[in-house]
Amino acid sequence: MIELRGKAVADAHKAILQEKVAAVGDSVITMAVLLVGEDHGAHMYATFMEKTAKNFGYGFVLKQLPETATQDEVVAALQELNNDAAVHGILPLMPMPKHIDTEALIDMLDPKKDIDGLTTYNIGLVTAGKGGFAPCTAKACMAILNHYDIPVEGKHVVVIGRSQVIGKPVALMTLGAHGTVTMCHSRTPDLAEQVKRGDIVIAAAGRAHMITADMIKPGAVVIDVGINELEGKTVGDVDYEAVKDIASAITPVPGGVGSVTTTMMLEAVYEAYHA
Ligand SMILES: Nc1nc(=O)c2c([nH]1)NC[C@@H]1CN(c3ccc(C(=O)N[C@@H](CCC(=O)O)C(=O)O)cc3)C=[N+]21
Repeated sequence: MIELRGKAVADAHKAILQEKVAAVGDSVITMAVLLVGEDHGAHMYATFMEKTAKNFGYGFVLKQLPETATQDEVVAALQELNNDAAVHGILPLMPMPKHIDTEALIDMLDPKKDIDGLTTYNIGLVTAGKGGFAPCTAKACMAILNHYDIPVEGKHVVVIGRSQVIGKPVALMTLGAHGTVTMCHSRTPDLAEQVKRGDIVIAAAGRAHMITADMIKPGAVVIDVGINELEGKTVGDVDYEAVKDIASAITPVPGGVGSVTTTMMLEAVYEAYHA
């Protein structure tokens, strides 16, 4: 079993980007994170993104609002970032509190600053294969497969989860890489059977340890996108300890997809700066 560690992937990408960024100067290229409420994954991401961005020589702005923030307050915070010429990229972290209409909010995000590919405009470009910003977590999955020379062409890819930030885009990207793709979700009746057909399994449903060893075809490659809290620990959607003996390769959590996602974000911010 090969452990698909994210750090090697992140380091390879950072080495290439670092030179370009050095030519621009310290703390010029700037990203902002919009963090509303208490979600565990969102807070974790905000913390690591801040550290990663600052270490890399980027400017970083954290706009944090409490769980009780109103729609108007969140919209105002976003508008401020849209209008700030010193901010090149904006990352609104999901999920936001239930009373926030995130669809309406995202429609107000400047597509040129939409580094995580959330706007309808960028979704359209990505879906049509015409460039645009794609969600960084989906890009991270592809970067891991590329880095470890795992071909997608001719493979059966099973994606669990259909979210806009990961399930849908990673399905499109693996399809674009000539995979044969099955998308599963909470209403898939025969989940275990479907997952068992996967040469490559991408778990992005957001439920701790929902992918168990009996669902995995021996020798499959398993990409675990989940970031869940279980008994005070961060765990993935895959029961790593059981699945690792069956899979040919698997990403750990933490230390897998998440650590590459932040690097994909650095690349997107650089693109936004240059646009
Ligand atoms: N619009 C949007 N896009 C996202 O991609 C998105 C989001 N909202 N909301 C929250 C979740 C969560 N998420 C993480 C990304 C990286 C780490 C990360 O860097 N983790 C490291 C550090 C872990 C550790 O050392 O504890 C790792 O996995 O190795 C964590 C969590 C992105 N998400």
